Amino acid sequence: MPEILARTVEVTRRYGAVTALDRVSLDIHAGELVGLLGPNGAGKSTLINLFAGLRRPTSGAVELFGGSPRDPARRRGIGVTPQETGLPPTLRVGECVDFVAAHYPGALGRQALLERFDLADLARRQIGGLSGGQKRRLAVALAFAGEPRLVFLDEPTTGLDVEARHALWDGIRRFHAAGGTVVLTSHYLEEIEALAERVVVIAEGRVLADDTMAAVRGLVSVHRVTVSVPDPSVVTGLPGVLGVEHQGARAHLLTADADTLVRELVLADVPFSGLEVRPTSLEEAFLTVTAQRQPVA
Ligand SMILES: Nc1ncnc2c1ncn2[C@@H]1O[C@H](COP(=O)(O)OP(=O)(O)OP(=O)(O)O)[C@@H](O)[C@H]1O
Repeated sequence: MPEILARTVEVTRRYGAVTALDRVSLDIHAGELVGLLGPNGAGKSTLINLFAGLRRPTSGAVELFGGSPRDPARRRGIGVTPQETGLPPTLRVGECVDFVAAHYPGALGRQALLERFDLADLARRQIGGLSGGQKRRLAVALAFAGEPRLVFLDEPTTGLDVEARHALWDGIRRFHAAGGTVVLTSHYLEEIEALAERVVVIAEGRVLADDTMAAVRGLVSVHRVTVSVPDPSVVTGLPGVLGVEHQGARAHLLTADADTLVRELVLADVPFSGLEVRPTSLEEAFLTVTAQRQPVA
């Protein structure tokens, strides 16, 4: 097994009455590209802040490179882009890169970093004059300035257009291909699917799944069975239906077992037409599964 670069052991983090993380145990191995996936408020940012030494756990242990994440020497081995960053508006892009790089002994040169993230044309521009997307690309690039072994990116491409997002993905992939380790959170399922090999699904502070992308897909393999029915009420109450959406005469039924549901439709003599069965996107499957876990009011 490759070296463990970061780990949490039975970590709980509370903010007053809110339990943001509940007994989370996770190992991040060298060379992994891990996607943290979960709805708003799941605890993803809290987990990153614990790994980065910005917060302490209420109970349990957090390790970075085998020691405390609060140790500055260990923290020099990581790069972090938080969800929101405030960059000094009067600095030029190149100056900002130099400023961050100066904190690390083996930093990547300004030019190399800017080229890796397709920012070289902006080197002389003042940060205050950059677009939101350009600032975000710079904030993500800065996590890589110190040639870290391990990078934490909290929603790296939120607010970016498709082209900028793909440019960032390329930069992240190149770092990973050269042996770098990445932990990223994203609300874009597409992003997790495009980048991550391992997916950790978090909801309400707990790890629901921790596996390969293919296995997590299997775990949440929800299908959408769509039929046209004269009366929407005829499809309610069928066994194995996780959720129903109505769109005019079309009823979309979410189920983990499409074959059985179709048999049930026939057995119940439901007068349906236009049957369609298709796999859901990971996003739909994931939302269905996490919704099932929420306590019933
Ligand atoms: N500083 C804080 N004070 C009080 N509560 C907090 C604080 N930080 C986080 N929380 C709460 O802890 C829970 C987890 O928050 P966290 O930001 O870790 O979730 P997240 O998965 O990153 O969410 P999002 O996807 O919306 O960024 C939420 O209920 C949040 O309101």
